[in-house]
Amino acid sequence: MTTISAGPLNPGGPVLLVGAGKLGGALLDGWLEGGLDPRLAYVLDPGLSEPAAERLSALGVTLQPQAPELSNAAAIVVAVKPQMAASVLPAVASYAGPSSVVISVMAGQTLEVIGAALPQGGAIVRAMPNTPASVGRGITGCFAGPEVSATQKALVDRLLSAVGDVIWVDDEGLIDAVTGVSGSGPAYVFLLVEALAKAGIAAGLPADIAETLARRTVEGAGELLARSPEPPATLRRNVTSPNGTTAAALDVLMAENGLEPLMERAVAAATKRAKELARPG
Ligand SMILES: NC(=O)C1=CN([C@@H]2O[C@H](COP(=O)(O)OP(=O)(O)OC[C@H]3O[C@@H](n4cnc5c(N)ncnc54)[C@H](OP(=O)(O)O)[C@@H]3O)[C@@H](O)[C@H]2O)C=CC1
Ligand SMILES: O=C(O)[C@@H]1CCC=N1
Repeated sequence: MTTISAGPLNPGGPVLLVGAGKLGGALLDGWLEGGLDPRLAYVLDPGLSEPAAERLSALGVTLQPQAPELSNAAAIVVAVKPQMAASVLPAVASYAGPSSVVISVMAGQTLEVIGAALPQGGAIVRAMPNTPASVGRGITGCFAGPEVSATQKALVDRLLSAVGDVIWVDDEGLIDAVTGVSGSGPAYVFLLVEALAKAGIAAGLPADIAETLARRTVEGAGELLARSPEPPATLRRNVTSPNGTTAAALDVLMAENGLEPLMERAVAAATKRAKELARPG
């Protein structure tokens, strides 16, 4: 496993994003924010909203390119729903040339399935980013297929490092667990904010105050975690006075049936679902 910090973005050729929805859009925003030359950015998404299309066109991004216009993309990022893979991948192939690398961010879709749907097979990376990529704070787990060259791997690394950190794993099966932890993980954190706010309301706070307190607490704790060299357990202990209020709450959250087994079940459910998505139908 290697961790590489974010750095300047130079893809060295055109980048085609197929599917500019929530995750694809987050990646594209992150790349443009991170200095990607918009003239190197291409978006294929027939469902793009008019405001989104206008914004991207104004920035200089090419929308709905035709294959002759773009026939040897340096990287093709496939960010459609996993269920769309079979119908989208054959079309994706027409934008690929001998040096193209296909980066699939689709949950569950295996290299075997993706490779079989690409007429020419070829260099494929499975990547699992998350939506904080849109603000340059993503974390992406990647697995490179056997046909990915060192140059292509470096390109994928540059592209994804532009929107956060990148971790390479050497076992494709681990990408499903990465999905369960960090791909889906931001949703767990946002749910925590919602739950904390609701608990504040139940404790008597007005809704707006409870929501602000919960949101700022998670933002602040995240920033502290980001800036501090201490492990999270130490940061937790720093809040916890002996026999104080935090200890009382943690007795509940750290009970035998508390957060830990709940989170384990949640991540296991996501990981299992990723494996199910690999199967057609
Ligand atoms: N959301 C997340 O946090 C994460 C998502 N992923 C993965 O990213 C992928 C996309 O997820 P998400 O962004 O949430 O989904 P979205 O539905 O938001 O995005 C998919 C986009 O693809 C478009 N699309 C549909 N058909 C085509 C086509 N034939 N050609 C090009 N584009 C098309 C959709 O348009 P329309 O809406 O009109 O159908 C939509 O804009 C999934 O495979 C998911 O597993 C991975 C990590 C995190
Ligand atoms: O919910 C999903 O299936 C996708 C994959 C990870 C985050 N969103």
